[in-house]
Amino acid sequence: MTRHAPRPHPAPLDLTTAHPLQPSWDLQLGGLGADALHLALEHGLFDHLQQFKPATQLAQHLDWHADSTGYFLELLWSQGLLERDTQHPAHYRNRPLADRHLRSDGASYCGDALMFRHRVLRETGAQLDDYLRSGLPRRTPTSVQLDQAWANAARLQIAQEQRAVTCDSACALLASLPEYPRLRRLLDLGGGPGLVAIALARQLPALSGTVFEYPQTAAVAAHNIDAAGLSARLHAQGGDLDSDDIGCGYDLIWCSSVLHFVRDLPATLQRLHAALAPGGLLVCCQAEVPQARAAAAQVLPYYLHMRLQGRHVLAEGELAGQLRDNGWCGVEQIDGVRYPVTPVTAVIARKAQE
Ligand SMILES: C[S@@+](CC[C@H](N)C(=O)[O-])C[C@H]1O[C@@H](n2cnc3c(N)ncnc32)[C@H](O)[C@@H]1O
Repeated sequence: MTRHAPRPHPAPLDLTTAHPLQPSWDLQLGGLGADALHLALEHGLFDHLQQFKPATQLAQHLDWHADSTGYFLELLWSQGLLERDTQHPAHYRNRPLADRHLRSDGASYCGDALMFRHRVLRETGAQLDDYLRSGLPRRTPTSVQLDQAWANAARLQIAQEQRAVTCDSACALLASLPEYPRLRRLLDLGGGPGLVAIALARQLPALSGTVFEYPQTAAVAAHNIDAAGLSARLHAQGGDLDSDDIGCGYDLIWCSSVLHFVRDLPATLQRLHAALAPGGLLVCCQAEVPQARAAAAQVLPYYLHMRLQGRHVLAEGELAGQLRDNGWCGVEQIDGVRYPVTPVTAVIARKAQE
């Protein structure tokens, strides 16, 4: 008869502490949540949930399977998009954020922008293997192709994001600067649909200025300026920022998520300096790659696509450093500014008074 030695007790385990693999599982679960949101938007689900409804009623509207609809609604509730009424069977309706941003006639609908971002992120994931094997894409689009794509974006997703997010952040940021009440001439460089220039002109009655964009995109901005009744103070100028004249004598150059795309960053910064009036202000809002891991995790997935395409995405503090080294004064930096998809860094720099 063999005798077994008594087994040692297992090391004590805190059963409620997450397993080290939990961050990997969370990444995978996030992907399914994104698919669910995309599908809900594609089918206009939030348009049907202004009032509490049971899954059976929604399933009838959308011609879906009733039980599956129940599980789907419960998932969206768990993700913070829907409210649940605990009667049996459960009834669901939009939470205020869904009513405002996800219902197609909501005040700040962002559904197309969210679906666009979803597609780009998924495509980037699908192409990652190719990028790793072959590096940068071999074909670069012509400026006409770029203009066409940006004009489409300006009509839809950029307009939705400017209305829902960017205009408020831009106005609040600029209003916090001492120069704000004295601003008279604005250049909204690469302003897309021009809604930031329009919002600023509404806040500052003495402000006039230019939205500079690729020609077809400038036409979208011109249409919006006209519709806002601001054609006497704002105009849209078509051109290529890399090669065409951007004007001069500006008190403020607002430059949001544009420097990623310029051919020669130092040369562009010099041209911006020359375009400002003495004492004029450059305000650049764009993502930089943070040093801290948690902040980087918010920025890097979104900008991976751009970096893989060879665009500039600067390191934290890099733009402010370049401006300080090249004759700009009063350079300030504000990190974590609220912006579409990921927070950005605002860099504020001044041209010296003569
Ligand atoms: C990411 S969008 C940003 C739009 C807007 N500033 C905002 O933050 O909502 C970049 C914009 O820069 C414009 N852009 C990029 N390169 C340009 C160039 N070389 N000339 C003119 N516009 C350009 C694009 O047309 C596009 O509208």
